[in-house]
Amino acid sequence: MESSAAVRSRSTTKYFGDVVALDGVDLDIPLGQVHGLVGPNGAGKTTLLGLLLGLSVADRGTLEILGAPVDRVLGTPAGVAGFLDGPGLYPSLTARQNLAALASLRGHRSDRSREVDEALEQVGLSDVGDERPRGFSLGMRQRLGLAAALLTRPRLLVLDEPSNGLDPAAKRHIHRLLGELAAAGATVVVSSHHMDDVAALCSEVTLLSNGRVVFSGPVEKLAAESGRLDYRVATSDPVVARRVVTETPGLELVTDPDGLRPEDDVVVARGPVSAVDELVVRLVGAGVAVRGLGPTVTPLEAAFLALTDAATPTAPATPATPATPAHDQTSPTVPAPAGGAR
Ligand SMILES: Nc1ncnc2c1ncn2[C@@H]1O[C@H](COP(=O)(O)OP(=O)(O)OP(=O)(O)O)[C@@H](O)[C@H]1O
Repeated sequence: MESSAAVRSRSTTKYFGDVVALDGVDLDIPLGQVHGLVGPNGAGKTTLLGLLLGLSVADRGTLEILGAPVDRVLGTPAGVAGFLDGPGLYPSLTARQNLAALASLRGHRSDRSREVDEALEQVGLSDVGDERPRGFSLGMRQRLGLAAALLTRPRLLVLDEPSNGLDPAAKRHIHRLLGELAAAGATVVVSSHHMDDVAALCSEVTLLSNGRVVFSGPVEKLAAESGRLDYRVATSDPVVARRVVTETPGLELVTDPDGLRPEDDVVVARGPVSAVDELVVRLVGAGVAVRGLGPTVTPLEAAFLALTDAATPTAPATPATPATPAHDQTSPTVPAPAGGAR
Protein backbone atom coordinates (compact mmCIF):
# COMPACT_ATOMS: atom_id res chain seq x y z
CA MET A 1 0.00 0.00 0.00
CA GLU A 2 1.39 3.46 -0.91
CA SER A 3 1.77 5.89 1.96
CA SER A 4 3.82 8.99 2.64
CA ALA A 5 4.24 8.03 6.29
CA ALA A 6 6.26 5.21 7.77
CA VAL A 7 4.34 5.52 11.02
CA ARG A 8 0.97 7.13 11.60
CA SER A 9 -0.34 6.99 15.14
CA ARG A 10 -3.62 8.46 16.35
CA SER A 11 -4.58 8.47 20.04
CA THR A 12 -2.42 5.42 20.63
CA THR A 13 -2.75 4.42 24.25
CA LYS A 14 -1.07 1.62 26.15
CA TYR A 15 -1.62 0.55 29.75
CA PHE A 16 0.42 -1.69 31.98
CA GLY A 17 -2.04 -2.33 34.82
CA ASP A 18 -2.64 1.11 36.33
CA VAL A 19 0.29 2.74 34.53
CA VAL A 20 -0.44 4.70 31.38
CA ALA A 21 2.71 4.06 29.37
CA LEU A 22 1.37 5.83 26.24
CA ASP A 23 -1.37 8.38 26.66
CA GLY A 24 -3.03 9.24 23.35
CA VAL A 25 0.02 9.46 21.12
CA ASP A 26 -0.51 11.31 17.81
CA LEU A 27 2.54 10.98 15.61
CA ASP A 28 3.52 11.00 11.93
CA ILE A 29 6.96 9.77 10.95
CA PRO A 30 7.66 10.43 7.25
CA LEU A 31 9.35 7.90 5.01
CA GLY A 32 13.10 8.10 4.39
CA GLN A 33 14.36 9.80 7.52
CA VAL A 34 16.21 8.96 10.72
CA HIS A 35 13.73 9.89 13.43
CA GLY A 36 14.79 10.20 17.07
CA LEU A 37 12.63 9.26 20.02
CA VAL A 38 13.72 10.97 23.22
CA GLY A 39 12.30 11.56 26.66
CA PRO A 40 13.03 11.04 30.33
CA ASN A 41 13.15 7.59 31.92
CA GLY A 42 9.68 6.04 31.89
CA ALA A 43 8.40 8.45 29.20
CA GLY A 44 7.14 5.58 27.01
CA LYS A 45 9.88 5.33 24.36
CA THR A 46 10.45 1.57 24.68
CA THR A 47 6.72 0.95 24.81
CA LEU A 48 6.24 2.83 21.55
CA LEU A 49 9.15 1.02 19.87
CA GLY A 50 7.64 -2.26 21.07
CA LEU A 51 4.36 -1.41 19.34
CA LEU A 52 6.22 -0.65 16.10
CA LEU A 53 8.01 -4.00 16.32
CA GLY A 54 4.77 -5.85 17.05
CA LEU A 55 6.00 -7.00 20.47
CA SER A 56 2.85 -5.64 22.08
CA VAL A 57 -0.40 -4.11 20.88
CA ALA A 58 -2.04 -0.83 21.81
CA ASP A 59 -5.11 -0.78 24.01
CA ARG A 60 -6.65 2.16 22.19
CA GLY A 61 -6.12 4.29 19.11
CA THR A 62 -5.02 3.47 15.60
CA LEU A 63 -1.56 2.71 14.34
CA GLU A 64 -0.50 2.43 10.71
CA ILE A 65 2.93 1.16 9.76
CA LEU A 66 4.18 1.58 6.18
CA GLY A 67 0.64 2.35 5.13
CA ALA A 68 -0.97 -0.75 6.63
CA PRO A 69 -3.12 -0.70 9.77
CA VAL A 70 -1.61 -2.73 12.59
CA ASP A 71 -3.81 -5.62 13.65
CA ARG A 72 -4.55 -6.23 17.30
CA VAL A 73 -2.36 -9.31 17.24
CA LEU A 74 1.31 -9.74 18.03
CA GLY A 75 3.89 -10.13 15.32
CA THR A 76 6.39 -7.97 13.46
CA PRO A 77 4.62 -5.96 10.74
CA ALA A 78 5.79 -6.61 7.17
CA GLY A 79 8.85 -4.57 6.25
CA VAL A 80 9.83 -3.86 9.87
CA ALA A 81 12.95 -5.07 11.70
CA GLY A 82 14.89 -4.12 14.80
CA PHE A 83 15.31 -5.00 18.43
CA LEU A 84 14.88 -3.70 21.96
CA ASP A 85 17.27 -4.10 24.88
CA GLY A 86 20.01 -5.56 22.71
CA PRO A 87 19.67 -8.24 20.08
CA GLY A 88 18.94 -11.88 20.88
CA LEU A 89 21.97 -13.89 19.80
CA TYR A 90 23.02 -17.52 19.93
CA PRO A 91 26.23 -17.49 22.00
CA SER A 92 27.51 -20.83 20.66
CA LEU A 93 27.18 -19.92 16.95
CA THR A 94 29.65 -17.69 15.13
CA ALA A 95 28.62 -14.20 14.08
CA ARG A 96 28.16 -15.46 10.52
CA GLN A 97 26.08 -18.47 11.66
CA ASN A 98 23.98 -16.18 13.88
CA LEU A 99 23.09 -14.01 10.93
CA ALA A 100 22.10 -16.98 8.79
CA ALA A 101 20.03 -18.51 11.62
CA LEU A 102 18.32 -15.29 12.78
CA ALA A 103 17.29 -14.19 9.32
CA SER A 104 16.04 -17.62 8.31
CA LEU A 105 13.83 -17.58 11.42
CA ARG A 106 12.28 -14.47 9.94
CA GLY A 107 11.62 -16.38 6.72
CA HIS A 108 14.44 -14.79 4.77
CA ARG A 109 16.80 -16.99 2.80
CA SER A 110 19.94 -15.58 4.30
CA ASP A 111 22.05 -18.70 4.09
CA ARG A 112 23.52 -17.16 0.97
CA SER A 113 26.90 -16.30 2.30
CA ARG A 114 27.31 -13.24 0.07
CA GLU A 115 24.41 -11.45 1.79
CA VAL A 116 25.71 -12.39 5.21
CA ASP A 117 29.19 -11.13 4.32
CA GLU A 118 27.69 -7.89 3.01
CA ALA A 119 25.76 -7.37 6.23
CA LEU A 120 28.87 -8.02 8.33
CA GLU A 121 30.78 -5.54 6.22
CA GLN A 122 28.04 -2.92 6.50
CA VAL A 123 28.34 -2.93 10.31
CA GLY A 124 32.14 -3.24 10.32
CA LEU A 125 32.33 -6.80 11.68
CA SER A 126 33.91 -8.58 8.69
CA ASP A 127 37.03 -9.43 10.67
CA VAL A 128 35.15 -11.30 13.40
CA GLY A 129 32.57 -13.15 11.29
CA ASP A 130 33.91 -16.53 12.39
CA GLU A 131 34.05 -15.66 16.08
CA ARG A 132 31.34 -16.39 18.63
CA PRO A 133 29.40 -13.42 20.09
CA ARG A 134 29.86 -14.68 23.67
CA GLY A 135 33.21 -12.89 23.57
CA PHE A 136 31.82 -9.76 21.90
CA SER A 137 31.63 -6.38 23.57
CA LEU A 138 28.25 -4.64 23.92
CA GLY A 139 29.03 -2.50 20.88
CA MET A 140 29.89 -5.53 18.75
CA ARG A 141 26.68 -7.29 19.84
CA GLN A 142 24.71 -4.18 18.91
CA ARG A 143 26.33 -4.14 15.49
CA LEU A 144 25.66 -7.84 14.95
CA GLY A 145 22.00 -7.29 15.84
CA LEU A 146 21.87 -4.47 13.34
CA ALA A 147 23.40 -6.72 10.68
CA ALA A 148 20.68 -9.32 11.38
CA ALA A 149 18.01 -6.66 10.95
CA LEU A 150 19.60 -5.39 7.71
CA LEU A 151 19.51 -8.87 6.18
CA THR A 152 15.73 -8.61 6.07
CA ARG A 153 16.03 -5.40 4.02
CA PRO A 154 13.64 -3.47 6.29
CA ARG A 155 11.67 -0.46 5.13
CA LEU A 156 11.28 0.52 8.79
CA LEU A 157 14.21 -0.12 11.10
CA VAL A 158 13.50 0.27 14.83
CA LEU A 159 16.47 0.52 17.19
CA ASP A 160 16.61 1.10 20.93
CA GLU A 161 19.72 3.12 21.86
CA PRO A 162 21.76 1.94 18.85
CA SER A 163 24.83 3.95 19.93
CA ASN A 164 25.08 2.14 23.29
CA GLY A 165 28.52 0.65 23.80
CA LEU A 166 29.95 2.03 20.55
CA ASP A 167 33.33 3.72 20.57
CA PRO A 168 33.49 7.05 18.69
CA ALA A 169 34.73 5.47 15.45
CA ALA A 170 32.08 2.72 15.52
CA LYS A 171 29.42 5.32 16.32
CA ARG A 172 30.38 7.39 13.29
CA HIS A 173 30.35 4.26 11.14
CA ILE A 174 26.85 3.25 12.33
CA HIS A 175 25.51 6.79 12.08
CA ARG A 176 26.75 6.98 8.50
CA LEU A 177 25.17 3.60 7.70
CA LEU A 178 21.79 4.63 9.16
CA GLY A 179 21.95 7.90 7.24
CA GLU A 180 22.62 5.99 4.02
CA LEU A 181 19.66 3.68 4.67
CA ALA A 182 17.41 6.70 5.12
CA ALA A 183 18.81 8.35 1.99
CA ALA A 184 17.95 5.15 0.11
CA GLY A 185 14.33 5.44 1.27
CA ALA A 186 14.16 3.38 4.46
CA THR A 187 12.89 4.92 7.67
CA VAL A 188 14.93 4.52 10.83
CA VAL A 189 13.43 5.15 14.27
CA VAL A 190 15.93 5.27 17.12
CA SER A 191 15.52 5.98 20.80
CA SER A 192 18.31 7.74 22.61
CA HIS A 193 19.20 9.43 25.86
CA HIS A 194 22.07 11.27 24.23
CA MET A 195 21.05 14.54 22.68
CA ASP A 196 24.39 14.89 20.89
CA ASP A 197 23.72 11.57 19.13
CA VAL A 198 20.26 12.76 18.20
CA ALA A 199 21.68 15.99 16.80
CA ALA A 200 24.29 14.07 14.78
CA LEU A 201 21.97 11.36 13.49
CA CYS A 202 18.35 12.51 13.25
CA SER A 203 16.59 14.98 11.02
CA GLU A 204 13.42 14.93 13.11
CA VAL A 205 12.75 14.08 16.70
CA THR A 206 9.80 13.23 18.91
CA LEU A 207 9.98 14.13 22.57
CA LEU A 208 7.81 12.02 24.87
CA SER A 209 7.01 12.87 28.46
CA ASN A 210 4.66 10.85 30.65
CA GLY A 211 3.43 8.91 27.65
CA ARG A 212 2.54 12.03 25.65
CA VAL A 213 4.13 13.71 22.67
CA VAL A 214 5.35 17.13 23.83
CA PHE A 215 7.25 17.91 20.62
CA SER A 216 7.60 16.33 17.19
CA GLY A 217 9.43 17.94 14.30
CA PRO A 218 12.83 19.02 12.98
CA VAL A 219 15.74 18.81 15.42
CA GLU A 220 16.60 22.50 14.86
CA LYS A 221 13.05 23.45 15.76
CA LEU A 222 13.34 21.59 19.05
CA ALA A 223 16.64 23.36 19.77
CA ALA A 224 14.86 26.67 19.20
CA GLU A 225 12.46 25.77 22.05
CA SER A 226 15.32 26.10 24.52
CA GLY A 227 14.48 29.76 25.24
CA ARG A 228 16.81 31.37 27.76
CA LEU A 229 20.03 29.44 28.26
CA ASP A 230 22.60 29.60 31.04
CA TYR A 231 25.96 30.89 29.81
CA ARG A 232 29.24 30.31 31.57
CA VAL A 233 31.42 33.42 31.29
CA ALA A 234 35.08 33.24 32.34
CA THR A 235 36.61 36.67 32.84
CA SER A 236 39.67 38.43 34.23
CA ASP A 237 37.58 40.10 36.97
CA PRO A 238 34.59 38.05 38.22
CA VAL A 239 33.60 40.64 40.84
CA VAL A 240 33.06 43.32 38.20
CA ALA A 241 31.60 40.71 35.83
CA ARG A 242 28.92 39.80 38.37
CA ARG A 243 27.93 43.46 38.68
CA VAL A 244 27.84 43.92 34.90
CA VAL A 245 25.62 40.83 34.51
CA THR A 246 23.09 42.24 36.96
CA GLU A 247 23.13 45.60 35.14
CA THR A 248 22.66 44.12 31.66
CA PRO A 249 18.98 44.21 30.55
CA GLY A 250 17.47 40.74 30.03
CA LEU A 251 20.18 38.93 32.00
CA GLU A 252 19.95 37.24 35.35
CA LEU A 253 22.90 36.19 37.50
CA VAL A 254 22.68 32.48 38.32
CA THR A 255 24.09 32.13 41.80
CA ASP A 256 23.73 28.36 42.18
CA PRO A 257 24.23 26.80 38.75
CA ASP A 258 23.20 23.15 38.42
CA GLY A 259 25.94 20.65 37.89
CA LEU A 260 28.71 23.26 37.77
CA ARG A 261 31.57 23.41 40.20
CA PRO A 262 32.09 27.00 41.22
CA GLU A 263 35.25 28.35 39.62
CA ASP A 264 36.91 31.53 40.77
CA ASP A 265 36.91 33.27 37.42
CA VAL A 266 33.46 32.15 36.20
CA VAL A 267 30.03 33.73 36.45
CA VAL A 268 26.85 32.15 35.07
CA ALA A 269 24.34 34.40 33.33
CA ARG A 270 20.85 33.40 32.14
CA GLY A 271 19.17 35.08 29.22
CA PRO A 272 18.72 35.27 25.45
CA VAL A 273 21.75 35.38 23.17
CA SER A 274 21.16 39.07 22.34
CA ALA A 275 21.59 39.98 26.02
CA VAL A 276 24.76 37.88 26.19
CA ASP A 277 26.14 39.84 23.21
CA GLU A 278 25.42 43.04 25.10
CA LEU A 279 27.15 41.61 28.19
CA VAL A 280 30.36 41.03 26.23
CA VAL A 281 30.30 44.60 24.93
CA ARG A 282 29.77 45.94 28.46
CA LEU A 283 32.50 43.76 29.96
CA VAL A 284 35.04 44.88 27.38
CA GLY A 285 33.92 48.50 27.92
CA ALA A 286 34.56 48.05 31.65
CA GLY A 287 38.08 46.78 30.97
CA VAL A 288 37.26 43.15 31.82
CA ALA A 289 38.74 40.49 29.52
CA VAL A 290 36.39 37.68 28.42
CA ARG A 291 38.42 34.44 28.49
CA GLY A 292 35.66 31.96 27.74
CA LEU A 293 31.93 31.96 26.92
CA GLY A 294 29.47 29.19 26.13
CA PRO A 295 26.11 27.67 27.14
CA THR A 296 26.26 25.29 30.11
CA VAL A 297 24.12 22.77 28.20
CA THR A 298 23.42 22.49 24.47
CA PRO A 299 20.26 24.17 23.16
CA LEU A 300 18.83 20.67 22.47
CA GLU A 301 19.39 19.54 26.05
CA ALA A 302 17.96 22.81 27.34
CA ALA A 303 14.83 22.30 25.23
CA PHE A 304 14.55 18.73 26.49
CA LEU A 305 14.74 19.93 30.10
CA ALA A 306 12.37 22.84 29.56
CA LEU A 307 9.68 20.81 27.77
CA THR A 308 9.83 17.76 30.00
CA ASP A 309 9.94 19.79 33.21
CA ALA A 310 6.89 21.68 32.02
CA ALA A 311 5.13 18.42 31.28
CA THR A 312 5.93 16.65 34.54
CA PRO A 313 2.75 16.13 36.55
CA THR A 314 2.74 16.25 40.34
CA ALA A 315 1.11 12.83 40.61
CA PRO A 316 1.62 9.63 38.59
CA ALA A 317 -0.71 9.32 35.61
CA THR A 318 -3.50 6.78 35.93
CA PRO A 319 -6.03 5.66 33.33
CA ALA A 320 -9.35 7.45 33.12
CA THR A 321 -11.08 4.09 32.79
CA PRO A 322 -10.12 0.65 34.09
CA ALA A 323 -7.02 -0.61 32.33
CA THR A 324 -7.49 -3.23 29.68
CA PRO A 325 -5.27 -6.28 29.87
CA ALA A 326 -1.91 -5.88 28.18
CA HIS A 327 -1.28 -8.22 25.28
CA ASP A 328 2.41 -8.57 25.51
CA GLN A 329 4.87 -10.83 23.91
CA THR A 330 7.89 -11.71 25.99
CA SER A 331 9.99 -13.22 23.23
CA PRO A 332 12.26 -11.06 21.07
CA THR A 333 11.46 -9.90 17.53
CA VAL A 334 13.74 -12.56 16.17
CA PRO A 335 13.31 -15.63 18.41
CA ALA A 336 16.62 -16.42 19.98
CA PRO A 337 17.92 -17.82 23.24
CA ALA A 338 19.70 -14.80 24.71
CA GLY A 339 18.92 -11.07 25.10
CA GLY A 340 15.71 -9.82 23.56
CA ALA A 341 12.85 -7.50 24.22
CA ARG A 342 10.66 -6.78 27.16
N1 LIG B 1 6.08 -4.64 31.05
C1 LIG B 1 5.74 -3.64 31.84
N2 LIG B 1 4.99 -3.83 32.92
C2 LIG B 1 4.62 -2.79 33.72
N3 LIG B 1 4.95 -1.50 33.48
C3 LIG B 1 5.68 -1.24 32.40
C4 LIG B 1 6.12 -2.29 31.51
N4 LIG B 1 6.85 -1.72 30.52
C5 LIG B 1 6.87 -0.40 30.78
N5 LIG B 1 6.17 -0.11 31.90
C6 LIG B 1 5.93 1.22 32.46
O1 LIG B 1 5.48 2.05 31.41
C7 LIG B 1 6.06 3.35 31.50
C8 LIG B 1 6.84 3.64 30.23
O2 LIG B 1 7.96 2.76 30.20
P1 LIG B 1 9.00 2.70 29.00
O3 LIG B 1 9.93 1.58 29.29
O4 LIG B 1 8.25 2.67 27.73
O5 LIG B 1 9.73 4.09 29.14
P2 LIG B 1 11.10 4.57 28.47
O6 LIG B 1 10.83 5.94 27.97
O7 LIG B 1 11.58 3.56 27.49
O8 LIG B 1 12.07 4.62 29.71
P3 LIG B 1 13.67 4.42 29.79
O9 LIG B 1 14.27 5.66 29.21
O10 LIG B 1 13.91 4.33 31.26
O11 LIG B 1 14.02 3.17 29.06
C9 LIG B 1 6.92 3.34 32.75
O12 LIG B 1 6.15 3.85 33.82
C10 LIG B 1 7.21 1.87 32.96
O13 LIG B 1 7.43 1.60 34.34
